[in-house]
Parts: sequence; C-alpha cells; structure tokens
Amino acid sequence: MTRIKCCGMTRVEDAVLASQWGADAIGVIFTARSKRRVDIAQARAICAALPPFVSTVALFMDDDAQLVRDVQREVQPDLLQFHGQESEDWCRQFGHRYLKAIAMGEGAKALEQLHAYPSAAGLLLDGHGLGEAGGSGKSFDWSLMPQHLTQPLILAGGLTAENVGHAVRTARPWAVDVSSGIESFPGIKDRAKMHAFIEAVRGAL
Ligand SMILES: O=C(O)c1ccccc1NCC(=O)[C@H](O)[C@H](O)COP(=O)(O)O
Repeated sequence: MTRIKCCGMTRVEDAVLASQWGADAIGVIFTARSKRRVDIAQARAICAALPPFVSTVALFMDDDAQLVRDVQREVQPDLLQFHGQESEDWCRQFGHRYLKAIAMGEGAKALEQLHAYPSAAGLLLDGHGLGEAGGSGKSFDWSLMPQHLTQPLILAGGLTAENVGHAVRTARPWAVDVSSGIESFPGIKDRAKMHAFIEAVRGAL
C-alpha cells in the first residue's frame, strides 16, 4: 500500500478531511520561504484536530535551529522534514525522526545525495531544482527512483489525481507527497482534487 502525505495544510478543515479520506500524514510548513507558511498556533490547531494514527510532519528549509526547537516543543510533530541544504549533522542535532528532501531538478546527478543522510527516517525526492522551494508543481523522471535503498523513499513533485497512478506504477515509492496538485490556491486545498488524489493512489496497482 502506498502511503499518502498531504502537505502545505493551513486550515483545520482541509487536514481533517484529508485524514478522513485516508491520508496517512499531514504536513505543515514553517519556513518563511513558503506561501503555505503557518504559525505555531495554526499548526497546533491542525495537529490537535487529527485522529489517532495520522502522522504530523513539520517542514523547514534552511531555517534557524531555534525555530525548529520552538516547533518541537510547542507542536510536537511526529516527524521533521528538512527541505533545504541542511547537512546530516544539522538534521540530527534535534534528536527527532526526520525526512530529508532531495532536489531532483538536476536529474540523475542528484541521486548522489541519497547516501548523505543515513540517519533520516526517509528521503523525499522532489521535482524542483537545488536551492528552490518545494510546492513547485514540478515533477522529475520517475524512472530515476532507486529501487534498492533500505530507507523508505517518498515521491513528490507535480503529482495530481491524473498522473499519480502512473507515477506509483513507475517509481514504486513507499509514499507519495502532494501539495499544489490538490489546491485551488497555495495553502487552500480543493476538496474534489484532494479526494480524487487519495482515491487515485488507493486505486493504483
Ligand atoms: O510547499 C511549499 O510551499 C514549500 C516551501 C518550501 C519548502 C518546502 C515546501 N513544500 C514541501 C513539500 O513537501 C511539498 O509537498 C512538495 O514539494 C511537493 O509539492 P508539489 O509539487 O506542489 O506537489
């Protein structure tokens, strides 16, 4: 079964619906680089509304370590996600399970980065270029997805209800991550698109 992370949530009602329809994880973004940024109070409200067994992921991109610590303490997410050029040592300093995003915009060369984060709970391969923000809607060549790594791999970038079935069959990821493909506006999720996306992943064999 392919797990589903719906990212860039800013509204309680969107996150609750996603979890009711079958999303396994909800992402909330704290970096100032994002149009989907939430503050600690919004994130706490979203996380508190979720049912048991739905994971919460807090996203950062080359942010100050103090922001990460504040979010750890105040929001208590299940996982951290680092989306910038953070080193492994930097990611590990928080003593918290984390995902590391790998920018796949440069193609196969980016795969060298996959071995740089052995302590990561998972690696999220995203379609944007190095140094660019996520949530870009850009996809990459899904056939580049490695098949023999021990760490779980999460496929991200430009996924929609229309293409995610093909993406899952090609890349065979542990999970998929989506943001702009289920939105009507950055941070505002479109219910029909979100429902169709989750159904498409569940139906992908
Ligand atoms: O979504 C953002 O605004 C964002 C900004 C800065 C760093 C990371 C960000 N998002 C990270 C994600 O995990 C997105 O879900 C992922 O990039 C996929 O986005 P999309 O291509 O829009 O589905």
